[in-house]
Amino acid sequence: MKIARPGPGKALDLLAIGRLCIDLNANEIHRPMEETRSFTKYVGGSPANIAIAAARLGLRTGFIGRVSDDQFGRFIRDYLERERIDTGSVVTDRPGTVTGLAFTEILSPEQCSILMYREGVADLNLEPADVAESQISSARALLVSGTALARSPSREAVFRAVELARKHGVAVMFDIDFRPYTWANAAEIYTYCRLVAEKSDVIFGGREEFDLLERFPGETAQPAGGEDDATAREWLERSAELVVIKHGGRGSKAYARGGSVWQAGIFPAQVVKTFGAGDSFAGAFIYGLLSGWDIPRCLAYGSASASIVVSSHSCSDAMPTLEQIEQLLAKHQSPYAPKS
Ligand SMILES: Nc1ncnc2c1ncn2[C@@H]1O[C@H](COP(=O)(O)OP(=O)(O)OP(=O)(O)O)[C@@H](O)[C@H]1O
Ligand SMILES: O=C(O)C[C@@H](O)[C@H](O)C(=O)CO
Repeated sequence: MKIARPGPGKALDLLAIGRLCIDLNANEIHRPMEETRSFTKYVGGSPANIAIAAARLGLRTGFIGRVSDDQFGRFIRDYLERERIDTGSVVTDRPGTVTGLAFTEILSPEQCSILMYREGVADLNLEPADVAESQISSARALLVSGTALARSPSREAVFRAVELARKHGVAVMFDIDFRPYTWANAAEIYTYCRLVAEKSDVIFGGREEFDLLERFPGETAQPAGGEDDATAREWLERSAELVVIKHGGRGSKAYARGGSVWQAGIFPAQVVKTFGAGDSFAGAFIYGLLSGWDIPRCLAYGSASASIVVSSHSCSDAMPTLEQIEQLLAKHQSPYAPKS
């Protein structure tokens, strides 16, 4: 598989592009936001979380994005640097723009919601000129977040990054990462996410996210019929080598070009909140892929990583080390636990 190629001479394993934000997670859990008095601040934004997960597992990781010229922007940059993530392509935006905020409400382990403040955010000001060809070509894989396609100029910057990745044989990994905030309408989601999905080597999404890419708004008939096998066929017929469909607490499925299909369950957790599951899953899954592992092992590590993060208060801070994932695999007597 092209994605698992070692890439001699490459300085980075994974380069992520998209939003760098702040999560403000409610401290008083099991209470509505209206009654929440205090929050803990963490670095957030789905691609940031995935990059942090990957770096913590040992991938050489970099980021292309824009942060606000204020305390929040500096907090994010410092955090990435402490995680040894290359911030050479993290640009400080012009003064006056802000960092996106995600306030999380944890009503119960099953009922979580996110209130996003996304007006005037620095991350969507990413410009094509911020995307350096030399940096893209230095990576083995480019991770694209779908939300970065919501507005210009970030949209054009992502298309430029994807174009350069394809030119240099860098694997394009697309996380649909649908967030309703910031998109103008469903036709734009359909149009721009499809354009990237059809150029991607690996696509990650939930069932509802794939549905957004497969049915033009207003159309009743859906080519893929909202069904996983048909979704996989739709994208594997294009550039994708691998399609990963996440089903929350019901696990996940991976489809490879050539017809192989794998299904994975979850590792039961004492769930604090459900958000962050997808990012931790993707970070560990990508780690496995870039380590040349088989897909069932990537799924097991992704699921174990997600189980750890849903049992924690944060997303980024809780991204596990390899040792933590392997301890969990051993506890559950997973066949993928390392032999002692
Ligand atoms: N309650 C849970 N307990 C254990 N593992 C879980 C749970 N929920 C999700 N997972 C694991 O995380 C993976 C991804 O979850 P999910 O489908 O919710 O992703 P997502 O919608 O992208 O998440 P996010 O809320 O971060 O956007 C699942 O396939 C599963 O392996
Ligand atoms: O993706 C975001 O902008 C918010 C995340 O950081 C948040 O923690 C989450 O929802 C992870 O899935």
